[in-house]
Amino acid sequence: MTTYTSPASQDLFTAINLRLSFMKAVALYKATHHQPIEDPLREEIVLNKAKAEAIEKGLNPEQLESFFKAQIAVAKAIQYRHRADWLSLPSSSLPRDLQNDIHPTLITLGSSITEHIADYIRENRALTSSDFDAFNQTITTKHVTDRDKQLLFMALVAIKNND
Ligand SMILES: C=C(O[C@@H]1C=C(C(=O)O)C=C[C@H]1O)C(=O)O
Repeated sequence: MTTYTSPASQDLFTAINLRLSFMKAVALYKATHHQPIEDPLREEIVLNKAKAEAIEKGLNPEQLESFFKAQIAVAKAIQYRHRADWLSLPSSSLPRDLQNDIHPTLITLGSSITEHIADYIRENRALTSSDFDAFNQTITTKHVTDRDKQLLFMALVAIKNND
C-alpha cells in the first residue's frame, strides 16, 4: 500500500537511508585494513557534532543524541553482517578511503539529517506511528532488519517540538 508522506519527512527518510547505504563501504575499508568495526572515538565526534547542531537548530540535544546513537548501532550491525558475508565470499570491490572520502560525506549527511528533523519538527511537532509505512518503504539498504528499523523509528518519534 502506498501511503501519503509529506515531502519533509520523505527527504528525512531518504537522507537516513543514504547514510546507512555508506556502511558497506565503511565495512570494506575496515575489513581490508584489518580494523575493528567499532570506533568509539569516532562515535564521540559524531555525537558531539549532532548535539552541537541540535542546539543550533532548536532541537533537544539529548533526544537528537539518542537518535544518532540508534543510527550508529544500526550502522555497526550492517557492517558486521557484510563482514560475515565476506567470510564465505570475499568482496572484489576496491575500498574507498575512510578518513578522506567517507567520513566527510557521513558528517555532511549527519548535518543534513539534523536539518531535515528540525524542519519537520518545526512544522509538525513530531513524527507519529502513521509515518512508519513510508519510513519502512524508504529504508531499503541491505542488511537493515525490521528490528533495526523499529529502533530507528522509535528514536525519531521521541524527538519532539517542546516550544
Ligand atoms: C561508520 C563507522 O562505523 C561505526 C559507526 C559510526 C557512525 O555511524 O557514525 C561511527 C564509528 C563506528 O563505531 C565509522 O567508523 O566511521
